[in-house]
Amino acid sequence: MYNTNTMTVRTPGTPASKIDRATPASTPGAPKAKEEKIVVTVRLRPLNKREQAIKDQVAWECIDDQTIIYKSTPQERLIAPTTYTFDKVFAPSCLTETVYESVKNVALSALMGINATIFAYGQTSSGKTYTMRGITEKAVNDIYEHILNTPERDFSIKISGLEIYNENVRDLLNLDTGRNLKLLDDPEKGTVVEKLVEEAAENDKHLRHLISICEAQRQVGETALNDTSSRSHQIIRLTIESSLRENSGCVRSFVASLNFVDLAGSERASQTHTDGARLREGCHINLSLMTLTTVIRKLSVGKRSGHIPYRDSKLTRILQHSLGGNARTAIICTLSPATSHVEQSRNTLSFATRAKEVTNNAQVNMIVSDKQLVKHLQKEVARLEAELRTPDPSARIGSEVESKEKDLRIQQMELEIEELRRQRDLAQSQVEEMRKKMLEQQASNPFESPKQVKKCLSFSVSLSPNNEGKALVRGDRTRNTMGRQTMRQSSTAPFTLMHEIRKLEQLQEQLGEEAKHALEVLQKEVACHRQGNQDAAETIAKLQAEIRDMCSVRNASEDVVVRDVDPNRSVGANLKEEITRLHSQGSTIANLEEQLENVQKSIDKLVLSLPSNNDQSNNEENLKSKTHSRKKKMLPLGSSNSANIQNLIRSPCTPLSSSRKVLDAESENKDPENDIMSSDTRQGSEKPTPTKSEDGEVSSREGTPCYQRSSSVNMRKMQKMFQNAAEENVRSIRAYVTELKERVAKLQYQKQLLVCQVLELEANEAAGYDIEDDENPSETQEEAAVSWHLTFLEQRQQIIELWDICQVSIIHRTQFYLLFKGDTADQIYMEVELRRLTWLHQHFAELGNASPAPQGDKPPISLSSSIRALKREREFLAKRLITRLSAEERDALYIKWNVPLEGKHRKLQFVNKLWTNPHDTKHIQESAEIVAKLVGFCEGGNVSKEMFELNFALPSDKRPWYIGWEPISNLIQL
Ligand SMILES: Nc1ncnc2c1ncn2[C@@H]1O[C@H](COP(=O)(O)OP(=O)(O)OP(=O)(O)O)[C@@H](O)[C@H]1O
Repeated sequence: MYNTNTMTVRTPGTPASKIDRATPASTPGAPKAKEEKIVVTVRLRPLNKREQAIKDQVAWECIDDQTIIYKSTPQERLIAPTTYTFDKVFAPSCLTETVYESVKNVALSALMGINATIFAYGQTSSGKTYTMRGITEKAVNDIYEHILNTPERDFSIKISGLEIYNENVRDLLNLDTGRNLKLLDDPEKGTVVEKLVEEAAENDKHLRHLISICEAQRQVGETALNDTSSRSHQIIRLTIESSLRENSGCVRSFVASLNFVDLAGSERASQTHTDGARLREGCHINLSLMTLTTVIRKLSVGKRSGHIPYRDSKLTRILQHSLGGNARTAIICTLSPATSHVEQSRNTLSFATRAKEVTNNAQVNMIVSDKQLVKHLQKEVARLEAELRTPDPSARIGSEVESKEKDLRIQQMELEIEELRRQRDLAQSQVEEMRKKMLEQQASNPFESPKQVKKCLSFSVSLSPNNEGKALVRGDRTRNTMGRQTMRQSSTAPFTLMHEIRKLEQLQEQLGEEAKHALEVLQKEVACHRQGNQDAAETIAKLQAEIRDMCSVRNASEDVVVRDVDPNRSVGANLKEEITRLHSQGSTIANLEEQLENVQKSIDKLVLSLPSNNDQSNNEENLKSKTHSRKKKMLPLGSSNSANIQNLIRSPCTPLSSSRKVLDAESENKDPENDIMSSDTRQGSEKPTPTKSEDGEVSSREGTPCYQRSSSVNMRKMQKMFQNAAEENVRSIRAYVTELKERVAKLQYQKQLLVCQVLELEANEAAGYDIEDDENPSETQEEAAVSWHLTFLEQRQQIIELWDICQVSIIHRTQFYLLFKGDTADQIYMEVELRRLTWLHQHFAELGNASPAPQGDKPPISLSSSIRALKREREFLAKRLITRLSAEERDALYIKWNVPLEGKHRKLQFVNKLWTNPHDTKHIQESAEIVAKLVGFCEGGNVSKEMFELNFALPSDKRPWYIGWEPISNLIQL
């Protein structure tokens, strides 16, 4: 059976990336590169109808299976060679199947991790496409047959297809955007075709279908010699990866690419009677082929040949590995037998003769997981040490050089082991630190033990303290088992859950109260603006209607009876009831959310329609920033926000309260004579409310301090101040409503999370898992702290790996990574992130190759959309390198990250290296620090943990690099 784990993905890039990201091929146990000549065969086709029609003669004959001769006249024999020998030659009667047998070994070596390329070269209409189609078909058959006969390995096959047409690289699997793809130079991967789509093949049928798409998309035109002449060079690339199945205890993988290359005709333009478009094509075709010929010629001369001009054409750049590099290569040269094409056939044979001399250095591309590598190195060190301690007398005969090499290797290994030890010690000290912290916390808050928190929120594997070593390395095997693992085991206690549900309900209740209060204040505020313009009046009327609606929602929700948990009833009965009740209330929170949304829109409109709004733009900016900074100080999920309400909602229409700060700020540096309001403001808070009269004048009751001074003030200025203050009130309410909305959204989400846990609990109960038994009285709080820290480390590793698999935004990864460092309070966020990513991973796997349907006006989520978004994000970050880092800083980074200082696209090359190795802790830490610097994110700075969660859940968030994320409420689908 072939691999069923393969999810259908579309990823850009070339297969080299896979190798480069893993341990290089020079890993222990990997076979060395093997020198091997290119396999060159020649195929003679039968005379075609055209040739027969003009009574053309057969000029060539295959005299044995390696020799082809030209049936020449004695004179001709003097001027040109007439006999050519190759690895194989095929007479016109030979079937493609026979031709395939000669290149089969090359093709199938891709299954063993060796890159392979099969070319067809020859003049137009000589049978290149005819031959390559058959070869590809047969290779696909054999590949899948091999997979079937090799059950001990997991295989995955991906395909990409491109054509080089008029020196433009076009993606044959994505003609929409892949029309002129760029070639990038990657210092490690070589030439990379940017944005080339790669699709995973589900099975042989699917692979054939994808190949047929490539062929259908290829440029074809009519020439004098061929009605359906291929006008481009086509490369179909299969990337074959395989690894031994897990239970075999060895985690080595092979990865290799297999290229099927159907070149465009090698004829001269005059021969095909081309002009216009065909002539232009011919020029480009010949440019690429000329470079190919030069490259082959130079390579055939061997090492003396000096510079090899791979870069002179796109074809040779892309196929560089296959020409004298790390690949096995076979070339099938196709010939027309006709006398009229002798010259072209000779050219082809001369190319073939050169190609015979080219030597490649193919090697097995093996990936060994870091874990395995460490084990291997440790064994090797132990072996070498033992060898040194008890030297074998025969070994002494070995040269000194050999023993020096050994010493060097031992030193190297010791260094690596030292580094591993250091990392382990670091992790241990972190655990220790965490344990201490937890003990301190428990001392100060004995009611909230870490164990309680864990019981309440964690649904992943609970680790016993002596599992430490295991937990640290467990990340490796998590990809496939993660979903099952997290859902299977639960340590959630039912009563704690119900308690949590109650707490949420209280919070909901409280939010409702606050919303109601805010609306009352808003209602009064709105009343003060009645004398505004017509638009404002309409908005106000609408707003009031919405407020009434909201109040009725609130009243309805108040009708819900919240009963206490009955300790005498069974856990299952209680929980079932809880779920039913939560479901029945489901719409209440959603309604509240929706209503708040409407109110906010109306407030926005109201603010816009205020008469002085236009000339207030600067002021508005100030107010915005003030509102924002005030909002930041508030805790959106605090247990009670009554203090915030007081801060935000002042007495309606009272400049003395709400705009105090604004006015204070405005009055700074002002003439004290005109500074009445500031002096009033400072005097007390219980001032009478001034009102606006018909003519816009502001009046106040006689006898109040305000009135007594009014004669000496500039009334216009005062009126303006009142108006500003009123507007500020509305803005404050708007900010508050925004905050309420966020809190309601969070509440909604927390409720969903709890419901999930309750359901999970039920499932466990149904499966006969005794939840209460899970309570282990002997487990100390200290153990719980250590256990959480280990869980955290494991979860974080899982998250990092899933980020990588799901191609999640690296800005998101950075923020998350830097914010959540293992605090007990981080549990919910870790949990949420893991759930989202597990969902996303499953979603991508289920989606497979199908195009996701758009959901409303939201962009559909798919792996390819995430990849595209991530690409845009990397481009964005690359631009930021200029603005955020000095030239010296950039150069230092390029050097550190092995980006050539002189290379093109250095910035993008560098950014493309960030967050690419989920298994390297140092790499992750450094990537996060760099991205944080580029986006201006600092810990404890402009992103709080609470907002973090919401940022990714808001449906209105259209920032491109967040495509691929869905509101959590949609993900959980409750
Ligand atoms: N060995 C063969 N036996 C029978 N027919 C063949 C053979 N080789 C090629 N043909 C036929 O010759 C015609 C031209 O072949 P094909 O299109 O493969 O040529 P080509 O070299 O790819 O040409 P171009 O470079 O113009 O694309 C086709 O109709 C094909 O079916």
